[in-house]
Amino acid sequence: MSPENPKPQILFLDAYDSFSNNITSLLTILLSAEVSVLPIDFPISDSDFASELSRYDAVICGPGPGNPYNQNDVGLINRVWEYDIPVLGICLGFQSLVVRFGGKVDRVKGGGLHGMVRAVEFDNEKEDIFKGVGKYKATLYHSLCGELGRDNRELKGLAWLEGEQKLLMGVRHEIKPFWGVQYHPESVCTGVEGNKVIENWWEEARRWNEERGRKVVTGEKKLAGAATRRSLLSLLGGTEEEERKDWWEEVEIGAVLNSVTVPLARGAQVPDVVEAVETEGGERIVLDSANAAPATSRADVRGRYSIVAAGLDEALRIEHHTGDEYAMIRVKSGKGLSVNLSQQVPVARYGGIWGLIAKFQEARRQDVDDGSNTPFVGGFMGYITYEQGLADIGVPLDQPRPHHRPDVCLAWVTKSIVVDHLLGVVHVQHLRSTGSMDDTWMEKTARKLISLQNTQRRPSFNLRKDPLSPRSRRLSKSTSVQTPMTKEYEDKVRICQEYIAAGESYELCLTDQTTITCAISDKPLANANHPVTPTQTQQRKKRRSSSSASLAPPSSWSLYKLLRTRQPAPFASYLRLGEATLVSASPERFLTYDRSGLCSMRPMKGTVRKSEAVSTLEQAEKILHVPKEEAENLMIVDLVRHDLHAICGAGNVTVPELLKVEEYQSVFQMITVVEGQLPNYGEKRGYTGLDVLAVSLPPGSMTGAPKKRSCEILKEIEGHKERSLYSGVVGYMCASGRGDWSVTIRSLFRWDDEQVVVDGEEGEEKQEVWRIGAGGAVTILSTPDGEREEMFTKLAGPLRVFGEAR
Ligand SMILES: C=C(O[C@@H]1C=C(C(=O)O)C=C[C@H]1O)C(=O)O
Ligand SMILES: NC(=O)CC[C@H](N)C(=O)O
Repeated sequence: MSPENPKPQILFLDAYDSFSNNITSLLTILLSAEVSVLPIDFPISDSDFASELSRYDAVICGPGPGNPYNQNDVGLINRVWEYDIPVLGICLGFQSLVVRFGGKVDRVKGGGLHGMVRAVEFDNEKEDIFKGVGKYKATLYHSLCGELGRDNRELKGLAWLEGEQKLLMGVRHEIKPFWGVQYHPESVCTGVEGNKVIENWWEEARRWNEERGRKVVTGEKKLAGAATRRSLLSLLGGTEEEERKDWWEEVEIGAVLNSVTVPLARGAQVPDVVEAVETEGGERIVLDSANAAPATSRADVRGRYSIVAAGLDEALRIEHHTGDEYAMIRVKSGKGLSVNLSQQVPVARYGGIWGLIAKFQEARRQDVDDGSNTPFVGGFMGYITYEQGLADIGVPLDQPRPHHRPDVCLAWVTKSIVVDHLLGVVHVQHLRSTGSMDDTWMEKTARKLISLQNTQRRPSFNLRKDPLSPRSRRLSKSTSVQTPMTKEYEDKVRICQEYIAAGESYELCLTDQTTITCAISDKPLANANHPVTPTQTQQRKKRRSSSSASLAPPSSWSLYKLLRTRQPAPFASYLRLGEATLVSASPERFLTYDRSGLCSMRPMKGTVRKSEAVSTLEQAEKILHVPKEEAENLMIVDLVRHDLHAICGAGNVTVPELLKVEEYQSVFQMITVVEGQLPNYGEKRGYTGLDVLAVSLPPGSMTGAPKKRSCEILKEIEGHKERSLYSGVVGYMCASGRGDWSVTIRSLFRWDDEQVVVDGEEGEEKQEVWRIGAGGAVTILSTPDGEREEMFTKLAGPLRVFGEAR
């Protein structure tokens, strides 16, 4: 510390862990420190590293995947021990310290203690970092552990794990200013007494510097960066008033909200509303709180609103294929005429695809009163794939990719219908730009919705009238289903556990895909971006097929209607957008943000199938409140806190609900709510919910922790198959700043360009390909058959519905 720099200056060496931002937040708050971050693979010479270190009072070396003997895993951490500067190593950092000064690091018995919360034992009378600290439990995230060896004269053990396995939990160097802890002080489940250890360490570090007259060099630019990201908008060059050059930059600028509210017809469900106003066969986005009706489910989460996009054929669309240097901006039609405008826009101009989207949205921002009863007045609706998320965290995709589909597809929706299930009303809304000629849509739509009231209500899904009648079941002979192989899946679980035992990952969300090929259900879209040509055509052996032209298979919309009644879910959705069709019964919210900048994430981890033996919440709680399941959830909670901290910054993330069990139609799930407040929300060029979305994909509950290394490992184990829409997100970002995104799970999807050719009775026949992804988190305590069963449980819902439909 120096007079010019009253705040402690701390350097954090980041080993690409998914908990790093939680540590920097803890240090910033607890020590009122200024924390700067340098990744462990930052290329830097010894002399530059020495100069960089001179700018700090102390260093913290972070946790991370891998092991301390592998130089690539520890990088700069292994080099810091050569300098005279106070250091605290955490987990991997601790292990590096042990190895550097004569100790050994080996695997712990049983393969790892990830997410376990255990009591730490120490002598709190002796002078050192544990002095005066009361008893506490700490979260562990390690598979490896340090041992000092009998004649180690350099390091001294300070703390151990209570119980049989007396694993080393804390050390210090006898002479040098180096300390280390094996546990994770920043975890939400580490007791607050643990904070005293950090404060004591800082006191020791400060004293060491003072005694030696070591002063921080000030006034020179640090190579390390800030702990939080800058906002997407602040990274954009140019001014707001900058001349708009391209046609698309003018689209829907200065629009004004018009809306009319009508009562929701009694007994009408979201599909009835959709069918009353839109004709089938076109593009469609329906974000459906499918369990809103009290009778459908006892799940705790019940969405209040459902949002339907209208007039999609005229909506501007931003599409981006991950790996391309450009985004496609398209408008298919306008004022009732086909225009087919499209333009390739280089994303580098905006710092990437998220910058482009942020800028587009900011120019169309609507100020809506926070007390407003509509979550969405217009704005982006669409999907983002898992692969876009991979690219965002620096996991390269295999090239060449087997297709050229959009990984980000967002439509700027200006006509929308919002169902408020709580108040029993429907808002018909039009965000009308000045040039718009269409002033009758709202009235016409409202009239249709009112007349819905007068029509005889029938259940939203009627097996007799819908094309899913028993007659059409004959089609099932031409449908083929390929589920994952039982043994192969179990082997993959074992491989995951081998990676975990080696310290490479703490938890891996293993998944696989089921493919279904069947007769083509949806008519091709008029004005499709790409003609429907089978790109993945395969010839199959001639086999009997009973398909008949007169028996049309059920459309994806019919399939959706059946799924939403069989598996009512708070985040259900139906999308037919461009080449993608998605039929989803997702129970999992990824991220929502409101008009005051409050962001909330809801990771779900821990699943138990409903059965006769487990039919009540109390029974499920007994099964899920066990160390294995809680650890699974906790790891993702700490990961999600890290993702939120990256934008919300130190001290702005809380966990209002931890490890809560909820009931759904066929499963019980354990969830946690993590919240973050965007700092200085509403400031010009400040943060928006999009910043959080962009930094936290792919959803941590679908990857495991640490995210990056886990995704790399999963890519190998899952055989380099793209997960595509599955494990991605679907949702909206309102022009008013609000947004809500669900994790795409418990769903079926298909792409128009994926077709196979089979030999039917009447010659060659094209078939479409549906995919269902399913999986679960593998930890060291998982059993291969338990994981296999969990995957099949999750697969069963959508698959059964498909079976019923065909
Ligand atoms: C992987 C899936 O689900 C994810 C994994 C869960 C788990 O491991 O318990 C729970 C919810 C999802 O985050 C899936 O549904 O396919
Ligand atoms: N959290 C960590 O730093 C883990 C360190 C090491 N990879 C282990 O598993 O033991």
